[in-house]
Amino acid sequence: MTDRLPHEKGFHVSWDQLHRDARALAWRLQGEAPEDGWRAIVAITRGGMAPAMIIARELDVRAVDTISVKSYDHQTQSEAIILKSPDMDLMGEGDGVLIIDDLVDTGRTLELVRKLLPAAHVATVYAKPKGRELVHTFITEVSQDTWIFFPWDMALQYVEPYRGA
Ligand SMILES: O=P(O)(O)OC[C@H]1O[C@H](OP(=O)(O)OP(=O)(O)O)[C@H](O)[C@@H]1O
Ligand SMILES: Nc1nc2[nH]cnc2c(=O)[nH]1
Ligand SMILES: [Mg+2]
Repeated sequence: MTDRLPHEKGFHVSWDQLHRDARALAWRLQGEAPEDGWRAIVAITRGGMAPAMIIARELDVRAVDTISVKSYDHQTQSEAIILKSPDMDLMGEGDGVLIIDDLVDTGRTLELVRKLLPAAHVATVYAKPKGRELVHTFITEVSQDTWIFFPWDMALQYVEPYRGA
């Protein structure tokens, strides 16, 4: 968490917005697809699963697998390890495969995933500058000091009116 704070700004994404943005990403990815279409999707758990489902539906991809990456903090250096790999017999080097995540921040997660599937096409819905170069296709960029809040981490809450009682 050390490199995740402080974040001056918050970017709050509703389910509706996420659906629109994931669909916009699917539309772009359709334009970038190989002739026979994308043959499989690898979602990076857990945040990549919701956008991956929407993209799989739009692009009619039925082969959907997951990769689980966990970041560990050793003092100041954070190291990522793969907890669960996709079916490598199916994925090969990643030709015709889409890797989907909700966002790229430092790029540490994607660096590791790209080593495993070097020929895959990497797409995220949101991107921050530090990790942007690791993504082939994304929809919206936010600044590095912005924290993105996803709908699965939020709940509706009462808010006091500006002019108090
Ligand atoms: O570019 P990075 O600095 O590596 O950060 C980006 C990753 O961090 C978040 O996942 P997290 O590891 O928090 O797990 P989650 O998807 O299960 O929430 C996010 O969903 C990305 O996968
Ligand atoms: N929800 C969320 N998770 C992250 N992981 C790395 N950066 C972010 C972020 O901005 N938002
Ligand atoms: Mg994640």
